[in-house]
Amino acid sequence: MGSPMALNLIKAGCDVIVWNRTKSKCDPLISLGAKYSSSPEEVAANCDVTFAMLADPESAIDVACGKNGAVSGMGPGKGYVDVSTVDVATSKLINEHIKARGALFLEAPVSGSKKPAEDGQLIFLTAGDRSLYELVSPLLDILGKSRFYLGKVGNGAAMKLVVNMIMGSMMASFSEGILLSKKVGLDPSVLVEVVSQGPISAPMYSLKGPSMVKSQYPTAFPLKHQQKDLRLALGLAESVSQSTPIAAAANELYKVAKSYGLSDEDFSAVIEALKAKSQDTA
Ligand SMILES: NC(=O)C1=CN([C@@H]2O[C@H](COP(=O)(O)OP(=O)(O)OC[C@H]3O[C@@H](n4cnc5c(N)ncnc54)[C@H](OP(=O)(O)O)[C@@H]3O)[C@@H](O)[C@H]2O)C=CC1
Ligand SMILES: O=CCCC(=O)O
Repeated sequence: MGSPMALNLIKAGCDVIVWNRTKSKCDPLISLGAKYSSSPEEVAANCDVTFAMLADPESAIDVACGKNGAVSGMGPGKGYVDVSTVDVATSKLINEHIKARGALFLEAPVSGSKKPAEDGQLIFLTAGDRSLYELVSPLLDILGKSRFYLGKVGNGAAMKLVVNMIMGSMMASFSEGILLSKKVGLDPSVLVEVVSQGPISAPMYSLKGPSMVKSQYPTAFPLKHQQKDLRLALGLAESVSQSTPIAAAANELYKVAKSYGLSDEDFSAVIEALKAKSQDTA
């Protein structure tokens, strides 16, 4: 997600400096005009605004607050925009570290996957310093099609987790439907078509359904990240004593899929966990 977003900033004429743990992934961006810095600290020291796109809470905290992390390069007049999907506590922690340096913080997780990232069609769910939100809005408009400002730090993370909790459950349910239709002698491709024309139609079903029927899962949103988001959403629900039994059941299914080695496949590969379960009980 970070690469296509950086690429769109380069294409728009922004002066972009990049860092990634695996440096080779920066090479295509460098060849297109990005400069490279050897640590997150150096990026932050050399930039007015630093964007971070990391896998999970642990890596987001490490890259921001760890040794040679971005926080060490921050100071008054600078801003840190974390677009990773993390939990509320992680976002608040990073905010505190950034604030302690006299800089501004905005959480801005995104809805939309690889293709929307490439096409500059992401949806930003932002919260934190309003002045930083206003400052980076022209950049968010290069990267996305819409942006929401949701108030205090944590609200962006929470909104993103609620959205992805719904998405993970929807995909699990869709998977059950595809397999049930096939088992009772229906053509699952026709099911996908029927769903696409009715009240439960969703772009996700139309996009992923045809390849799921063919047992193909080209990765847009890695399954391991969907399971991470369900895990974090369940934590969010527990923090306010909200019952989420459907999401809890879906989370178990994604955990099974991970145990089958499907972590780096698209999250639609969760259907494979159900196939395996049917064989277990046959
Ligand atoms: N893919 C999607 O459709 C979407 C993803 N998201 C969210 O965006 C984030 C990134 O997703 P995506 O790009 O798909 O994920 P990837 O797994 O492709 O990329 C993860 C990035 O995090 C880095 N990283 C992981 N662990 C560490 C660590 N310990 N220290 C430093 N860097 C680390 C990786 O570096 P390296 O290259 O060295 O491994 C890589 O740059 C996630 O939070 C995800 O939930 C949000 C919306 C859509
Ligand atoms: O977090 C990933 C979301 C993927 C999507 O919105 O299609």
